[in-house]
Amino acid sequence: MESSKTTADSEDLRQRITLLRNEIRGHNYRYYTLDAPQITDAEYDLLLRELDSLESELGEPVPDDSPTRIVGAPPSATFTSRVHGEPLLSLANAFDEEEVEAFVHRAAEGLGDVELSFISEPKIDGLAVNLRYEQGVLVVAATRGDGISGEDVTDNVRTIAGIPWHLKTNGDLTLPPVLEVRGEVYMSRRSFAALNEQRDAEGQPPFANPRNAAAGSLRQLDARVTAQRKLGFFAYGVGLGGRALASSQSELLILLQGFGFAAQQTEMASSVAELLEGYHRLLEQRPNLAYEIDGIVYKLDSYELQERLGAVARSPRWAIAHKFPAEEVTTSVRDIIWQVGRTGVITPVADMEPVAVGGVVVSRATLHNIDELQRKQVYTGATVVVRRAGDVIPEVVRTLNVDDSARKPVIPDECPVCGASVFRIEGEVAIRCSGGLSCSAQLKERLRHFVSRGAMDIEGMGDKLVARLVDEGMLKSIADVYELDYAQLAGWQGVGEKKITNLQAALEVSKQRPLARFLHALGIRHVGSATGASLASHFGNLDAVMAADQESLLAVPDIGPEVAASICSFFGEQHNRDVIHRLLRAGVEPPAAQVAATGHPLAGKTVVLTGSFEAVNRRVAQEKLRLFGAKPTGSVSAKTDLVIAGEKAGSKLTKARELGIEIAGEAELLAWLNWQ
Ligand SMILES: NC(=O)c1ccc[n+]([C@@H]2O[C@H](COP(=O)([O-])OP(=O)(O)OC[C@H]3O[C@@H](n4cnc5c(N)ncnc54)[C@H](O)[C@@H]3O)[C@@H](O)[C@H]2O)c1
Ligand SMILES: [Zn+2]
Repeated sequence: MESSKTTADSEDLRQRITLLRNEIRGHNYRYYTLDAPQITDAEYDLLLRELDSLESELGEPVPDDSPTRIVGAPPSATFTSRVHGEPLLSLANAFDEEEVEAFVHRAAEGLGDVELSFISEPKIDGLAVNLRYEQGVLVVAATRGDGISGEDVTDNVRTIAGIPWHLKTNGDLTLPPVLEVRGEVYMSRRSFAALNEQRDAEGQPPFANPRNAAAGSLRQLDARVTAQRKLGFFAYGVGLGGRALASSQSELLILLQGFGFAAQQTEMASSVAELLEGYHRLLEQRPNLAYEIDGIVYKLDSYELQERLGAVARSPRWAIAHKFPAEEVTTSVRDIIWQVGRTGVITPVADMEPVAVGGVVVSRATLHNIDELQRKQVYTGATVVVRRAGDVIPEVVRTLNVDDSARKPVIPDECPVCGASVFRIEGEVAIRCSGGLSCSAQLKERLRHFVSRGAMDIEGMGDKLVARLVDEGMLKSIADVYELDYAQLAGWQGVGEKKITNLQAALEVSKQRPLARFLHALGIRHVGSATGASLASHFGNLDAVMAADQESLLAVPDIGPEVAASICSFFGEQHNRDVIHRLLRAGVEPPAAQVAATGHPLAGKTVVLTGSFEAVNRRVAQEKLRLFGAKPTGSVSAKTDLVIAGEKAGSKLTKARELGIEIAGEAELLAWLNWQ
C-alpha cells in the first residue's frame, strides 16, 4: 500500500515538473530570443526556484536540458552562431541574507582555513557578451546564448562607444594571442525612456525594461539601428587567455580599465556583515544610478581560491548574485476607484491585491487619467505589472492579460462623492466634478492644501481632523479655518485640551506666513510655490496682486498667458474675494514682500557667501541678494560667478582661487545690499 502511494505521489510530482519545465522554456524563449517577456523577473525566478525544489524532492537525476541546468537559450538561427573559447556561465542567486550567509559558509567550508576576501560589484541589468580579441584587436563579439555558443553581433558591438576596437596597452604588457573579455551591454534609463517614447509614437510595442531593450537593440540585423540606441558597456570578467593576466578579480578589473573598458564601482569585504553593508549602501544609491541594476554580485577575489571551488552545472561556486527587491511585480486589479482632487479633477486609481514591490507593500496606483486607463486596459480583474522604483509613487506599467472576466470600468457621469454632474474642459482629458466647494471631496483637498507644510503650515491640523471638520459641517471654506468654534471640538476622540491649545497657537502663528506662501495656499490653478514667490516679489503686497490685470501679470518673470489668465479669473470671482476678505478680517496678514529690483549688478549671477561678516548676518545677506535677483548657492564650482568672502573664509575661498573665480569682500557686499 505504502509504496503505491509513493509511486502515485512521485507520478504527480513528475507531471508538475514536466509542466513547469515547459512553461519555463516558453518564458526563456520569449525573454532571450524575442526580447519580450510575458512575466516579471521576480515571477520567473519563483518558477525556477519551484522547479529546483521539486526536482530535489523527486530525488532523481536531473536531465541536462532542464531549465535548472542550462544557461539562457541557444543562439537564434537568425544570427551566425559562435562557439565561445570558454563557456559563459550564469550566477547563482541569493534572495535574502540567510542565503548570503550560506554562500559564505559553503565557501569557507570548501576552502578550509583561509582568509576570505570578496569583491562586490553592482549587478547591472543588461545582457552578457563575449568579446574575442586577437593580438589586441576585436574580431568577434557574441551574445551569451546558451553559454557554449552565442549569436554573432560583431558589427553591432562595434557601434558601442564603450567597447574598444583595439586594447590599449602601453607596451609593458604582452597580450595573449587570444583574449576573451566579458561584460554587460546595457541601456541607460534615459535612453530607454526615449526609445519607448519613440516606439510609442511609431505605434510599436514598448520594451518591457532596459534589459530587454538592450538585448533587442544589440540583436539587430542592421548595425545602424544598434548605433542609434546608445548602448553602454561594463567589463567584469575574462575567458580564454585571461586568467594568466591577473591573480585576482580586483587586479583584473584594474587591468581591464587600462585596456580602455569602463568598470563599475566595487568594494572589498571580508565578512557577511561587510557584504550586507555594501548591499544596503548600493540599494540606497540604486534609484540615482543612470542605469538599472537588479542586485549586487559577490565574488571571491582570489583566482586560486576560485579555482579550488570550481563550478556547478550553470554557475560558479565562488560567486553569487544577491538580488534587490523587485521594482516590478504583477498583481491583479480589484477595483477602479475614482478620486476627486482639489480642483475637482476626478482621477482613476487602481485598487490592487496588496503586493511587495521595491521594498514596500502597495495596493494603490494612480492612473492619471481616463486615456491612460484605457490605453493600458487597467480593468477590474486584469493582471497588471506594477512598478515602484526608489521613492517613486507606484505605477501600473502595463496590463499582462485581460481575460473575459475582467470588467471595463464605467466612466462616472456624476461625482462619486457629491453626486454633482461631471464635465470635461475642451482639449483636456481630465473629467471634473462640477460641484465646486459644495463637493466635500474638493473642499477637503483644498483645505488640506491650505494648511499643508509649504502653504499656511498649520501644525496639528492633519488630514483626519480636516476630514472630520468638513463632515461635521464646521469647515465649509478655507476662511472657516480661522473662525473655528473650539467648544465644539471638546470631547472629540484624539482632540484633548492640549491639542486644542496647540492648534490655536499654530493658527495664530500661521497668520503671518509670507505672501508667497499665502498665494500658494489659496490653491489658484497653476500657482504653485514658485509662482507664488514670483508674484510676491514682483508685486510686494496682496492688494497689488489682486488688482493686477493680465498685462501686468505677464510682466512677471516665469508667468505665461495661461497662468496669468488663471490668476485674473481667480481674483475676478466675487466669492474668492469674499473668502480672502474674511481671512484678512480674521487677522491673516501676510507681511509685504520686498519688491525685486531689476538692474542690480548681481542679478542673474550665481554667488557664494562664505565666512562671517561683521555688519550683516550671512543668511540675511543671502536672502536680500536673492530679492535683488542673485542666485546664492552653497558650494563653489565652475558655475559660480562670484565668491563673497568674510572673516575666516576657508576651503570655499581656496577653491574659488583655484578656479580663478572673482572674489569680493564685505565692503562690496554692503554696497550691493544697499543698492537702490
Ligand atoms: N521574465 C522572464 O520571462 C524571464 C525569462 C528568463 C530569464 N529571466 C530573468 O533573467 C535572469 C536570469 O538570467 P541569467 O541567467 O542571465 O542570470 P542573471 O541575470 O540572474 O545572472 C547572470 C548574469 O548577470 C550578469 N551580470 C551583471 N553584472 C555582473 C557582474 N558584475 N559579474 C558577473 N555577471 C554580471 C551577466 O550577464 C550574467 O550572465 C533572471 O533575473 C530572470 O528573472 C526572466
Ligand atoms: Zn464632487
